[in-house]
Amino acid sequence: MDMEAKCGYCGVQAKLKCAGCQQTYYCNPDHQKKHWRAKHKQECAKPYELARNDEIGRHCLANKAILKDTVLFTETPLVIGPKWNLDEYEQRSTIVPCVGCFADCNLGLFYCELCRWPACKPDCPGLINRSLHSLECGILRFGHPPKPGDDPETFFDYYRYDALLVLKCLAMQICNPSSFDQIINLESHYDARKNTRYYADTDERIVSYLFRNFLDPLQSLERKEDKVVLKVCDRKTLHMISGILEVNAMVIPLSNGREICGLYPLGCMLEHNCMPNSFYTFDCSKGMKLTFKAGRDIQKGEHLTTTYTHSLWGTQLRREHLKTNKYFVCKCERCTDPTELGTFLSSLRCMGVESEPCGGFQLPINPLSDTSDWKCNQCPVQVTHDQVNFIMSKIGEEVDYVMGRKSSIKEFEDLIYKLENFLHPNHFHLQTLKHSLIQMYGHFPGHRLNELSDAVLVSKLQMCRDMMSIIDVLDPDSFRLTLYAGVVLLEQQAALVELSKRQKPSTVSQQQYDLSEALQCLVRAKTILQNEMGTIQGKKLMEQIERALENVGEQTGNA
Ligand SMILES: C[S@@+](CC[C@H](N)C(=O)[O-])C[C@H]1O[C@@H](n2cnc3c(N)ncnc32)[C@H](O)[C@@H]1O
Repeated sequence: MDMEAKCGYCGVQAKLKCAGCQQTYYCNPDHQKKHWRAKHKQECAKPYELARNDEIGRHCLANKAILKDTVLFTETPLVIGPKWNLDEYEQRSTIVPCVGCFADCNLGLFYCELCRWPACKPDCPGLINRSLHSLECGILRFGHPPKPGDDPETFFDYYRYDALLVLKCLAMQICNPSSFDQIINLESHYDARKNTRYYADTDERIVSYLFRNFLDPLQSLERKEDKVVLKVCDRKTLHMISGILEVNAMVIPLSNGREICGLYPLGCMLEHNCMPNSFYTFDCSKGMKLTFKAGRDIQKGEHLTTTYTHSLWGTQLRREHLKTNKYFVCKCERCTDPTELGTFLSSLRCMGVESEPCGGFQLPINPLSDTSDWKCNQCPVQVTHDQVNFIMSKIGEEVDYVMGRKSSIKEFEDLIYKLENFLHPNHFHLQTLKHSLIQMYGHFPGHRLNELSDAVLVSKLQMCRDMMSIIDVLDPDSFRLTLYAGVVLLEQQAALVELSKRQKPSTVSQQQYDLSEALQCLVRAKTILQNEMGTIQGKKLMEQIERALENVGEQTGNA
């Protein structure tokens, strides 16, 4: 997990950065010159440039045509640390990330001997790594950690992992002032955040906490000894850093299943689009190196785009998330289209006049307005946005409840049956439930594949095919919804294999369930999962796909 740069020419530790690409380091100017002549002249010719406009701020512009799968850039993070946005459950977990290496460890077992923050073992190498725990350890030593036997609440209150990354960013000014300057110059939306609930939460949970426990004692020592350790250390700066993390931090999935966050100076310059043209992966074995690639062919002059939100949320939910957490309104092609590119992912069934459904669907009149009323695509009925919001929040609660419990297949079937009266069959809430249901059919006790009725198997297959049709519209180049699609394709194949087994020999001549479709599903899943091989979920899914391929191969005689 060494994040220190190596000379692009000779491989030793290096600090001098190429001013062109900002990616390659050198140990001395002579090696930079030699590398330029030998190789870097070609590499350094970036296919994009940094631009700025009033609407988006800084962004990346393609300065030549870029082919699908081209590596746009790779970069190491300025800083990494535990997730800054923990939910209430995560804030009170006794399994916490080691401050040295982020491995899971138990609160109260081993500690960093200097600051007494939890570690996986007392001699974890990350504890003395300058880019990892050493960054903040000296400041954390000012705290007074709880002792064994203290009320468990005092542990949760003292070890606030969501404040750690903010502190790490602040501490960068001690060991790496130029990286600190880069961080502090990222967009924080400080003014827009100021009157939000997030600002109030941050003020209590992070800013006051850090001052109370660590920064006030540090500053009083600074005054006593007439010495300055942290030149910049005030509440506004901590709020700015919190805003910078909210707007720019990227979530890095580790191979142990845990998620951490990192700031990537170039990676965070890509603007948002709900139908982006680029995607990224992390290499956790190489200092959390980020690689951005073109997800499709990109024309000269196009902006390089990524997505800051969930692709399978409906337009209102995506736009709400972007407005609340990223402080802008999205006006992309998908957001502008009331049908969401013909998927009807957010559409409601029209209840018609006097509860006589007309068979049409309600769509927002102006999807770019938060207060737009909705109208039917078949009859004159309109509903207000308040009515839509009310229905959607009730449905959202029911879906969250059932998804949280994942208790029984019947519960899912009943809710889907009920919601199909109100929502378009493609509605994202139904897709969420169906994505879980296809994984329950065939896997839950009493519902193994060979135990499912023909009708249930046919319904599983249909759900998978429908889901793939939606995915093909929302991710036509298969680079974003890859894990999601991989699961659907695996389940589609499982249903096909079981149905084809049950097919009577007399019907073979007019085969309905053809193993070649099962094989196509697996081959496609294997291809689209290539970019997920850095994640534990991707690897596990690939193993299942390989096993299924062997099985289908044996049955078709292609083993
Ligand atoms: C991760 S930063 C991107 C870099 C930023 N533009 C800058 O100048 O530092 C995200 C911010 O960029 C802006 N942004 C990104 N995508 C946008 C879009 N599609 N429309 C408008 N603003 C966008 C918003 O201000 C958002 O909060």
